[in-house]
Amino acid sequence: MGAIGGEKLKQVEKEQKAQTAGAREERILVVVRLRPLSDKEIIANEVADWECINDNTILYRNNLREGSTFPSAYTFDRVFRGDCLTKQVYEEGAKEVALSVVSGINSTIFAYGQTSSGKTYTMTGITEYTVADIFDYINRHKERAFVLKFSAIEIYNEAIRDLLSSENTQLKLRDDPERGIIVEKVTEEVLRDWNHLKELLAICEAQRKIGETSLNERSSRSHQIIRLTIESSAREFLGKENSTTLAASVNFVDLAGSERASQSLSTGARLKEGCHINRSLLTLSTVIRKLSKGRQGHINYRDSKLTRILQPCLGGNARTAIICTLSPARSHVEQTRNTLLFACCAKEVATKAQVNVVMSDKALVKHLQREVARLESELKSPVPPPSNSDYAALLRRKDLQIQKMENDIRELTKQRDLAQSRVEDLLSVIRNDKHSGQSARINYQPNQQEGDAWEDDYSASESSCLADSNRLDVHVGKFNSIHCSDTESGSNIEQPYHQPLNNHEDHSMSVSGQSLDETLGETADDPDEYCKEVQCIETEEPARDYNSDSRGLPNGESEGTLALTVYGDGDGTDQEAMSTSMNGDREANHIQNGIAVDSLEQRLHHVQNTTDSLVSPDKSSPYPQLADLSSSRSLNLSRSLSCRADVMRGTSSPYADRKHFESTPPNGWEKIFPGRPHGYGKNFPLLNYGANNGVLSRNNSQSSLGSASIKTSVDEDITSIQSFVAGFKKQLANGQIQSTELEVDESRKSMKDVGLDPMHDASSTPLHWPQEFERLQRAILELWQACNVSLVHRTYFFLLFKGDPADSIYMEVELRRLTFLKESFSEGNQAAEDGRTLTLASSVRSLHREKQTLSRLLRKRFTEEEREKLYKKWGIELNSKQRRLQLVNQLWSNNKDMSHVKDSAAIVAKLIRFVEQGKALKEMFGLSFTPPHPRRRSYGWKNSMASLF
Ligand SMILES: Nc1ncnc2c1ncn2[C@@H]1O[C@H](COP(=O)(O)OP(=O)(O)OP(=O)(O)O)[C@@H](O)[C@H]1O
Repeated sequence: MGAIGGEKLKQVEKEQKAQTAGAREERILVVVRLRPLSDKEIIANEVADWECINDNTILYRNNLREGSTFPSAYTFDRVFRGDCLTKQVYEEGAKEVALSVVSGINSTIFAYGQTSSGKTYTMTGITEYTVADIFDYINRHKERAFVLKFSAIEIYNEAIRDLLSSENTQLKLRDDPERGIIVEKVTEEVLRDWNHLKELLAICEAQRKIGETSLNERSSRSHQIIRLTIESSAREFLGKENSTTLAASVNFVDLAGSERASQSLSTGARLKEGCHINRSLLTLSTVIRKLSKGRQGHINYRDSKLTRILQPCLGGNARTAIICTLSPARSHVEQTRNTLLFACCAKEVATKAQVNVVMSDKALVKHLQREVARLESELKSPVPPPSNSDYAALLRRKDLQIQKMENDIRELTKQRDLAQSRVEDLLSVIRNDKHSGQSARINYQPNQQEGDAWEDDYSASESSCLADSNRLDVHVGKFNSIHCSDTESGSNIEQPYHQPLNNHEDHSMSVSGQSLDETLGETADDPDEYCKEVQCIETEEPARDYNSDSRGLPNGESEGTLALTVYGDGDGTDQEAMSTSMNGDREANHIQNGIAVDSLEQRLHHVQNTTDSLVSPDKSSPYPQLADLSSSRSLNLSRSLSCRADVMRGTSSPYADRKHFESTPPNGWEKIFPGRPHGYGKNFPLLNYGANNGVLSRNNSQSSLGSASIKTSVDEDITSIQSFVAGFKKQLANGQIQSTELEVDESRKSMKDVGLDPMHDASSTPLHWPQEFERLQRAILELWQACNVSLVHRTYFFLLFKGDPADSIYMEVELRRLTFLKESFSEGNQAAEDGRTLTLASSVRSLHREKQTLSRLLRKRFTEEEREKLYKKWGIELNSKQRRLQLVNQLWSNNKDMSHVKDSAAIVAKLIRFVEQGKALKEMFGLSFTPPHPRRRSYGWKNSMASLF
């Protein structure tokens, strides 16, 4: 280390900066020193079980160790046999680390081991050898001025004492922002020479608490820390403005030894000391253990004074060496092992030492002046600002971003409002269902004997399902929770939570593989159980990507849905709960709008169907008959359990099970139809539109809305549906569409005839078609409204499909189209395949244009008298302006009121001169399985409307 100044100083600063920045991580050096057997131990005929077999490995040699689970060999940076001198231990195990201090790097050497293992013996030597070498270094570097400061403390019974002070006052620790932990008011002696050191060490020895135990006549009862601080500066620059100082400390830590009271035979004060010693050593080993695992989590340095003081040495800015001292005696094997375990952990701990430079005030000022100059020059030649065109482009981008976000907000708000209104509808459906379910039960007159038995149980359970919507909801929740709690219940019906939704086959089979009794029997009557399971979902799956995960959830539902269902109470608060949930983040809104409401509707429908199937002793029902249930051991189980069974099984109707439908999200594959996911087609009844076209009248139709376009208003197409139909046809051609029924329900194996047209096959007629029709119709009505579908289209569809079971396919297709459309809207602008873009806004505009056209037709098709009658009926002031438009605006505006819907349809039908044209017209809404002809695209509603007007 030579004198530095001027340009050299800059260089040193640079190096120091580099050194500081590049502070290297290195592991603590761990060495082991085995002492020889003491005289006492030899007299006691102790055996030395430990042996250093080479420079790095210590071995436990005990013939009696059969069956021991402890390792017998331990490897460290260095191990020293009992006959090694302390000088060697110093030279090979501590010197390098200890002497880092002269280079401005903090260092610590400490001895750890059980009582009487030789810590003090070792550390005394290490301290002296180090200081001797430091003096030697100083003598060899006359060009630098050194200042050595000596301080010593002990931690006795968790109190810090100054070993250089005769006062017995307790010292305090303080966190210094610059220097870290410091011991306040500790005496610091400037070391003059070797003799001075010896003098000070003697004082420390005299002051240190030492006591006699059975293991050690002079047992150290405190932790001793001797600190030597070295500051050095180049003599050449002393007192000059450019002088800097290197400052670092080396700590010599002689820990008190861990001891067993039984072995050290401590009592009274010794016992108390032993407790303090052990406790602080335990904290030290805990800190070391945690640090050895990579500093994750909280490190409890503050749990003891020892670890607080040693904190920089254990994981901070210091180089550290630990000398673990061991007794070879067999009687100490346990303590020796503990020490070795500590040593094993310690060797995994890394520190990050760096050079500590202290600048003189003048040097600091100069350094800062240079820094200011550098910054000023940077300011004078700033980085050129972006050009105006760059700014303009940036602004444009930002504007677009803002615009897009505003659109998103609007869309989401609309969706939320829509979803809320649908929730209201659903709640009213629940209430209606309650009434209808109850009245159905009253009408049911089963066989008296069986019926009585069943009736009793059923009566009780029915109330739990129908009259108590809480209960109803809870059961739906149970269904969901099953999917995450399978391992606990051990039931084979459960599907993994991430079961792909499209795999209906698996799902259905696993359910149907279980008897209804079992299915019912699994459901406990304890609502808390459900709550627990629900919480399981909520806590285990807190943050899912709903866009993708909604597909992965059972039943295509989200946690949001689940929460709504479980915690709602079926009356006004249901809605409140849902609304609350809906007012969550945008993602949640998306889920609720896009999925949750549909899912809820679906669940309600399932429950309703189950209710119906149980109430009506329908022979064709795939579910066990009520009479069968009466003999079941689950006879007393509630009907709500059946609801669950139903939910799990699917429904009797191929159309009723919207779970299947929803499990294939409508957005995505309709646009780019890669082929139907496995199981998708199982929602459909058996179809054979291939070679046997002749079987189906509609197959021959050349006029197909499906092949042409979907109309959302008079003059808007959604040609994406072509993809849907194309995909559908492709599946049909590939024979992939098969019956879900076959897989869901054993009782319907008669439907194995793949290719049987459902319209001509009694077995495939939905079991509860009237109810199913009503449900589909309601759903379609709502979707028409939501998608601003043309009033003419609504009228045609409504008048053509009045509930004939053969209409089911058209209903289903319409529902799918609309669902797809709604999804498309909810995702913002959707480019149709022919390049046209349809948005919610454009559909509103088109609907507006259609209404104006219809209002003009009002004058043509209705006499003045008829119109006045209509105005009166529809509450329009006779002297008000734009009465016709007012009337048209009211048409199809209330999809909840069927008489309103019928009246609207009748008026529009008259306006457009709707003529019943038999099935041919129906084809317009159905499926054309001939390849779509490009020109046929023009055969949309626009043309057909034109011809009709
Ligand atoms: N390597 C060694 N060679 C010879 N004797 C040793 C060695 N190590 C320790 N001793 C002797 O063993 C006895 C106990 O040593 P020492 O006091 O250093 O143990 P200790 O670990 O500091 O004990 P405590 O924790 O109780 O203070 C002393 O008499 C010491 O001289």
